[in-house]
Amino acid sequence: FGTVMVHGASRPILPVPGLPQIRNILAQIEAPIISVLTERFNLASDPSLYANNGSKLRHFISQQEIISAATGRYDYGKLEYPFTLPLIVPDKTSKENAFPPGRFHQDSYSGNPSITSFYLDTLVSLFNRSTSFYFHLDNSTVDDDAVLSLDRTLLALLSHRAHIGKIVAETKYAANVTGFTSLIEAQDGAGIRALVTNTTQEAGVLSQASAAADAFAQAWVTSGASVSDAFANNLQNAAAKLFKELIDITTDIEVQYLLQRLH
Ligand SMILES: O=C(O)C(=O)C[C@]1(C(=O)O)C=C[C@@H](O)C=C1
Repeated sequence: FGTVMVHGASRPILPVPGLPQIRNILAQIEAPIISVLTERFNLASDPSLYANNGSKLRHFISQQEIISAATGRYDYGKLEYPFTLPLIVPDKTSKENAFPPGRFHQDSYSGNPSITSFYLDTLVSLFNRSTSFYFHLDNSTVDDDAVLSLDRTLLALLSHRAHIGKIVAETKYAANVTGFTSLIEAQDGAGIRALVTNTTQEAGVLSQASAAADAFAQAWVTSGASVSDAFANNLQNAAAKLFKELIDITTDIEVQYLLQRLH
């Protein structure tokens, strides 16, 4: 494994897993995402939280991210990237610091702006409960802190999932160095996108997300949660939109990673 110095700090040499293993990792994060989505779905929220391009949500996230950064959450190789803090410095290939195929190479791209836009523009409008599972003696149904905490948790999970695209990209590059190198040298993003796309795999991801949404909805209903008749369908619809977008953003992250792979 070993380490190398980058900008005065030492960075570990991190090999990436093979594609079947990474796909297992991606599969394992689906249930947690649908689980938080289900929980968030069943909270009442005040639309003004998301006004002004989500400024309240961003402020809420930025406070936690300072604490998270201090405990190493966004360190090199964690595949977790902050929404509100500066990004990690990208790697540079050199003679002394070679990045052979199969070794993780940090790039400068973050999918978080796309994830935030999708969240604010699409997902939030699908969350429209008027009641909440929190009970307040003053009869208030809204709990901004509880809502924003779930938003933040969900966004961090979505971001982590999408940024695993960086190691998907590395493992695909290692498996086809010649094919990718010419596309990278030509900075052919469309060609790279075509080469990383696997529609059979996408269909499997979407069907697993659908099964998870169904299972969580049924679990809430049979365990006695107070939910509307439309809940299961609405959750299903949101999960389908979410995972379609997530695959798109993951693919963007793969493409951007590869465009910078030889930097
Ligand atoms: O599993 C892959 O091959 C990936 O590139 C990941 C992923 C996904 O986001 O799940 C993204 C693009 C591919 O078209 C298929 C699936």
